[in-house]
Amino acid sequence: MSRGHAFPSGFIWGAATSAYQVEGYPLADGAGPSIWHRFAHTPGRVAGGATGDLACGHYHRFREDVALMAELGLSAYRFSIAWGRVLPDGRGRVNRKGLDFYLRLVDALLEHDIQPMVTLYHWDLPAALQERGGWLDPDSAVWFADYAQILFRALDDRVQAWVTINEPWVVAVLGHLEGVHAPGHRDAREAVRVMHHLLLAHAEACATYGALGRHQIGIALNLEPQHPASDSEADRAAADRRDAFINGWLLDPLFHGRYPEAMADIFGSAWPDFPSTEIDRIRCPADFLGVNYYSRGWVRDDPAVQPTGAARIERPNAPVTAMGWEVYPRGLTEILLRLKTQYGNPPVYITENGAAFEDSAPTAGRVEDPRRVAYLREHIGAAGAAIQAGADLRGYFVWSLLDNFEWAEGYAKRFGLFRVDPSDQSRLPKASAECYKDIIASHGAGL
Ligand SMILES: OC[C@H]1NNC[C@@H](O)[C@@H]1O
Ligand SMILES: [Ca+2]
Repeated sequence: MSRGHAFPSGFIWGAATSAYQVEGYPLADGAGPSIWHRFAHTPGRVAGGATGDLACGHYHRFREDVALMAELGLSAYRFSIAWGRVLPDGRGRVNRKGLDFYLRLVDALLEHDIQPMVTLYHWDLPAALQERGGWLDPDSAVWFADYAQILFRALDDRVQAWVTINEPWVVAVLGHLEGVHAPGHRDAREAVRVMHHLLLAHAEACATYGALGRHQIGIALNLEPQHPASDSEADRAAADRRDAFINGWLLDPLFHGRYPEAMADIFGSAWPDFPSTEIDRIRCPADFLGVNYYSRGWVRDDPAVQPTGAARIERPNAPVTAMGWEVYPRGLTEILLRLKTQYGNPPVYITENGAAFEDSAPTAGRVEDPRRVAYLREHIGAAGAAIQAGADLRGYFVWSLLDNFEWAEGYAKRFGLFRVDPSDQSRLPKASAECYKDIIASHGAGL
C-alpha cells in the first residue's frame, strides 16, 4: 500500500524572492531610492559593503528566470514589488516605467502558467517616506493603502494572491529595535509603535482590497516555535516570553483582536495603551496566512538579553545552517498545527522555507548541495504531516529561487535553488533544484 499523497490536488508549489534582494538597478527608469538603498550604501551596515545595486540583475534577466521557474515546473512564483519603482516619492506621482516592469513580469509568468503571488512590502520603504517619519508616522497606514490600491487596480485581473507585508516582526525589531536592518533605529518605544502601524497598514490594505479585489490577500509572518533549553521554571518562562515576542505579538492581534499580556511585561513603559478601536481594526478578514518558517528557538533565561530576558542559544550538537539556525523540521509541523488548534485553522501558505549552506564550488555546470536537498525533503515532509493532521495548508514556496542579497549578510549566505555567480551573474542549477523539480512532478509522494 503506497503512502497516501499528503498533498491535496491543487496544492501550490512555488519559489520566492524579493525586489531589493534580486532585481538590481534600484534607481533605473525613474525609480526613487528606498531605505535599503540608503542603508546598504552606508559604510559598515552590510557585510563586505555589499549593496543591491546589481544583486541578481533580475530587473533585466527576468524572462530568463521565468524560464528557469517553468523548467522546475513551479505552479507559482512569489515576488515583491519595489514601492519606489511605482511611486518614486512614496506617494502621489506614479512612475509608469516602474509599474510596467511588474506588468511585464506578471505577463511572462502567466505565459508559462505560473501564478504570481505579489508581496506589496518586503522592507524597501521609499526613502522619501522615511524622511516623513516612515512607519513611525501614523499616516503610514494611509500611504501604504494608497500604494496598494494603485497595484490592485493595475494587476488584480492577473494577480490572484496578494501578501501585504513580509515579516512585520523583522521590520519592527531588526529595523527599529536592534538597528541591524534599515532604517537602523534602536528604540523600543519606536519599535512597538512601528509594529502597530504595520498591522494597521495591513488592515487598511485588506479593507481597500475587500472593496475592489476579487481574489485573496494575506500577510506573511516569520513564525518560530520556542522551546526551553531545560525544564527549569526560569527557562520555561523565558521560552514563553520569547514565544509572545516572536509569535503572539502578531498572531494574537490578527486572529484574536488583542496583544498578548506579556508584551507590557516585556516592553515595560515603552508599551503604550493602544486604542482598542485600532486593535479591533487589525483583526481584519484576511483570506490566508503566509508562514515563513526556518527554525525553532532553543531558549534559556538570561536577564542580560533585552527586552525579553530570554536568550536564543545553540543546542549542543544540533545540525545548523550557515545562518546558525537549527535544522528542525518538526517545528514546521508544530507551527502549522498550532495555527489549527489555537488560531482557527486559517488557510495557510508556507510563503518561505529554505536554508543557506556553504555550497561547494560548481563542477561540470552543477552545484552539489546535499544538505539543502535534505532540508527541503524533510521540511516538505513535515508540511505533509501537518496536512495529514488537518492543517489547511494550500501551498509551499522555497526561499529562494536564486542566491541573492541576504540583507546585512550581503551575498555570503546562499539560499538559492540556483547559484548566481557574482562575476557574471550566470545561473547554475543546484542538486536541490533538480530535487524540487522531482518533488513537484511527483506531487510530494513519499515524503
Ligand atoms: O533570511 C532568509 C529570508 N528570511 N525571510 C525574509 C527574506 O528576505 C530573507 O532572505
Ligand atoms: Ca504625519
